[in-house]
Amino acid sequence: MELFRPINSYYDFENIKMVPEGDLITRNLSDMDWMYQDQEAVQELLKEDPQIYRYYNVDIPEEEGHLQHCISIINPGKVGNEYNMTKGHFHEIKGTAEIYYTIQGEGMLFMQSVTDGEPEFEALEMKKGTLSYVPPYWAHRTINTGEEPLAFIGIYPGEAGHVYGEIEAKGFMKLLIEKDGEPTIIDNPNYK
Ligand SMILES: O=P(O)(O)OC[C@H]1O[C@H](O)[C@H](O)[C@@H](O)[C@@H]1O
Repeated sequence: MELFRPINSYYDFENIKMVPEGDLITRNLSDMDWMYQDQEAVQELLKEDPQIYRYYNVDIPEEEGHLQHCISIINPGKVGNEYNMTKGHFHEIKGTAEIYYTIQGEGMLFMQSVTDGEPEFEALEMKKGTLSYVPPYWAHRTINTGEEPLAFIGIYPGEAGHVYGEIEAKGFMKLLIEKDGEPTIIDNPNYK
């Protein structure tokens, strides 16, 4: 058996990054432009194609027994009146959970159940110090509602895997928009 060696990673609060970077994945607006409702705003912003979020994955085997972990950073901003958000996904092995620990900024964690029954929805606030539990069978998306980057640590089972297709096609049943200066949850008019 090949022994995996213990490792440390650090969050650099000043430069808003993980050190060492590990496997860094960046998502610009063009990677998820169809997920926002206001397509006029999307077209305007695409001229600059801003980075919406990035995540630094510690390089861990995707195997049972290991704990995958990463630091995600969602830049502040909006597309139309919708806040910057992650694409969202559920785990390939749906019965696996995830923990988020917010280290900087503020936002919301959207979750939608992925059982055989009718999907259910839940939302939790995220702010520095919040420890959030995403139980098994919940798709998850994170959203930055603040003025600074929203940074959080995610920890989940090595074998969990990511599935995007369904959420890429249908979105979540709710949207988070700015209304009268406040983050407001509304029904997604395009959710089928
Ligand atoms: O995978 P996305 O929906 O694009 O979200 C980006 C990342 O966010 C979180 O930090 C999760 O822990 C990661 O597993 C995920 O990949």
